[in-house]
Amino acid sequence: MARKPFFGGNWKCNGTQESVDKLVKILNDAKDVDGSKIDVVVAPTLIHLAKVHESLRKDFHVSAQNFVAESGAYTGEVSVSMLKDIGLHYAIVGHSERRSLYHETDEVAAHKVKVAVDAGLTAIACIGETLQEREENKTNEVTTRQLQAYANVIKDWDKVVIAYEPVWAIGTGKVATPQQAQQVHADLREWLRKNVSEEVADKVRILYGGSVKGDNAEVLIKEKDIDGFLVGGASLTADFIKILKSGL
Ligand SMILES: O=C(CO)COP(=O)(O)O
Repeated sequence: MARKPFFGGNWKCNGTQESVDKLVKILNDAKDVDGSKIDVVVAPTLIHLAKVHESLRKDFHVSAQNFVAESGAYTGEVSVSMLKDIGLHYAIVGHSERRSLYHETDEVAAHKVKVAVDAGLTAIACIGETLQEREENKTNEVTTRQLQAYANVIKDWDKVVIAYEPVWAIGTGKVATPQQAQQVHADLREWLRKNVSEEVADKVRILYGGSVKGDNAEVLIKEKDIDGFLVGGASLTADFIKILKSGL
């Protein structure tokens, strides 16, 4: 089954009004990238979300980086209904930085996926092992445990994209080799085949994330089970356009 390539740009906690305007212009000017052929979704900070949503070309989309389940007495947070209210369709969930810095467990991440999907958003659900876990040969154990937590609550897999982001490759310049990434993606798809369904295993997009750049995107995306990328640092620059072109 042909899966539509998916490219996420996770801007993390970066940007000024000026740099964000420049970045949107770079995306809007990339006329040779056709958003009907690939899914392009960028995730600005909370403070830039509405502005980017308004100014970004309409064949590209905007995602939140985080949210809480309901509006109310949650100082400093934004709720899923607020994301819906401004017209967003995507949210990143379970990123390793949220897990390590804000102590989000598998269960917290899974609950957020459920909240996002129930609200009609598409969740970009992240998983990935640390360097120590990889060195202890626990990659499969850890990633399938994280995937199981999501699978426990997901009813509509059309509203989920999985992002495999090995923690040791995030922001380190140490990209997984195409073989390393493909192996994990194939194992995840096999897990979905056995534990969810053939159909879901065939259709769910599994993205790779971790030091993806214009120079390595083309070889990575040739791998059979790599359906796109979740990009951090390079999504803040024009290099992101080169990454997008690897999917065309
Ligand atoms: O964490 C990432 C995307 O969510 C990847 O970040 P880098 O592309 O900067 O390694």
